[in-house]
Amino acid sequence: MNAPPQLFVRSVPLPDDRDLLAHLPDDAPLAWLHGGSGLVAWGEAARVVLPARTEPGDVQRFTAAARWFAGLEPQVDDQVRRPGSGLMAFGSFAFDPRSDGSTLVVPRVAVGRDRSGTWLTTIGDQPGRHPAELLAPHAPPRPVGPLRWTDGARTAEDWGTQVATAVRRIRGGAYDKVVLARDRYAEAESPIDPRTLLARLAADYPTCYAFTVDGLTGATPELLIRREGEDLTSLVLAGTAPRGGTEVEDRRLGQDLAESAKNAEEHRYAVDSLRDRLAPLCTAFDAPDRPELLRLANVQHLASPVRATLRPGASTLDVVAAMHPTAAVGGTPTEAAVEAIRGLEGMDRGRYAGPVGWIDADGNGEWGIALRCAQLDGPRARLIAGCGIVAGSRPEEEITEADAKFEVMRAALTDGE
Ligand SMILES: C=C(O[C@@H]1C=C(C(=O)O)C=C[C@H]1O)C(=O)O
Repeated sequence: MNAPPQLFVRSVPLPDDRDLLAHLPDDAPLAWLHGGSGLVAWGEAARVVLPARTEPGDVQRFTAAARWFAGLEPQVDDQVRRPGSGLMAFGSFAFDPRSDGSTLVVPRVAVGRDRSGTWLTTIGDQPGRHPAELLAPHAPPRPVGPLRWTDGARTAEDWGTQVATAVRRIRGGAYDKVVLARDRYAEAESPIDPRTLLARLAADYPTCYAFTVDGLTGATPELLIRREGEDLTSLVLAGTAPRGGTEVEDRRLGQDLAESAKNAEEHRYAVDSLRDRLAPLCTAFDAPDRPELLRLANVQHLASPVRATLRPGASTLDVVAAMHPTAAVGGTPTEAAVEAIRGLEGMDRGRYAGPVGWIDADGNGEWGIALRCAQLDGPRARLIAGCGIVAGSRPEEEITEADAKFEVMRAALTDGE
C-alpha cells in the first residue's frame, strides 16, 4: 500500500438540475444513482487495492480499506456539508476473501445530488485548482451494438444439476440455505460504454441503486446499509416470484409469494442473520414482523426494511464487514454455505454479490449488494445471477428465476428495447 498523497478537497453548491449522468465522461466513470439522486464521479485522486487472502471468513479487505481511508487526512473546504460532500470514495469488494479486485477509489471530481440540491466536489493534490477535465465536453453515450452470447462456467442445465446437489445436501443436514449463481458472457464489437447501461438501468429500475465501479455495472434492489449520522437502514431481500402478464396474475403471484412457506423460510434466514450480525455494533434493531412485497420490472421480492442505531465507535466499513455475506447472497450457516458455493459454482464470483457503494469522511454512505450486474471489460460483459436454495427448491424453477434476474442486464445491454 503506497503512502496516501496529501489531498485538497473542495465542495461547492452547483446550480444545475441536469441529469447526473450528463456530467459523466466515458473513461472509468463511477456512479451510484437512486431515483434521480446520488453521486457520479470520475478521475482518480487516490486508490487502494486490497489483495486476496486465503483465511476463511477474512474481513481484512474491509478493515484495511477503512484504515487507509481514515488515514487520508486531507485539507477540506466543504461548503455543502451533506452526506457525500467533502472527501468521499467509491468502493467495491470481492464476494470471497480469496478473490482479487476489492478497492476504494477517491475520485478527482464528483457531482452529488440529494433532496436539498446539487454540489460539486473536486479532489486534487494542489489547493484551489480545478482539474481540466471538468470543463471538457463529453461525447454522448454510445449504443452497445450487436452482441454474441455464450455460457460461462456452466450451462443452465449443468447449473440445475448443481442446484439438485445442493438440495440433497440441505436435506442431508449439511447446511440450511445456499445461494448458487451462474455466469454468462455477452461480447460486443466495440468497448461497452457503462453510461449507456446506467441510463437504461436508472430509467427501468428507479427504485433500485444503479452503480458502476471499476466496470462492475448494475442496478441492485438490495441496500446492505445506508448510514446517515448514527442511523442505519437496510433492505433485506430474499424470496422471489415472477411478475404476472396481467394485473390479476401479478397479484396472484405476489400473494403466493407472501404465503409460501419455502420463501418465508428463505427470508427468515436473511433477517435473522442480519439481526445477529448487527447486534454487537448497534443499540436498536427494528424489522417488520412480516416482509413487504417489492415489485420490480422483472421480478417481485419479499422485502424487510430494517432500521438500527450505530453504537459509538463503530465504523461504517465495520458494519459492512460484519454484514457480508448476508444469507441473501451466501447462505446459512455462512461458512458452510460459502464453502459449498466454491465447490458447486465452479467459478470465481469476483465482485458479484459483494458490497458496492460509497463512503464519506464522516462515515456516511450507502452500500448495496452487487446484484443484477455485469463486469465490463472492453467489449465483454460477464453477467452473474443467482438464487437462494433451500430444502424445497426445484432446479427448473431456480433456472427460470436466475433467467429473470439476468434479464436486468440483458435488457440494459440491448439497444432499442
Ligand atoms: C442472488 C441474487 O439475488 C438474491 C436472491 C434472492 C432470492 O433467492 O430470492 C432475492 C434477492 C437477492 O437477495 C441475484 O440477483 O443474483
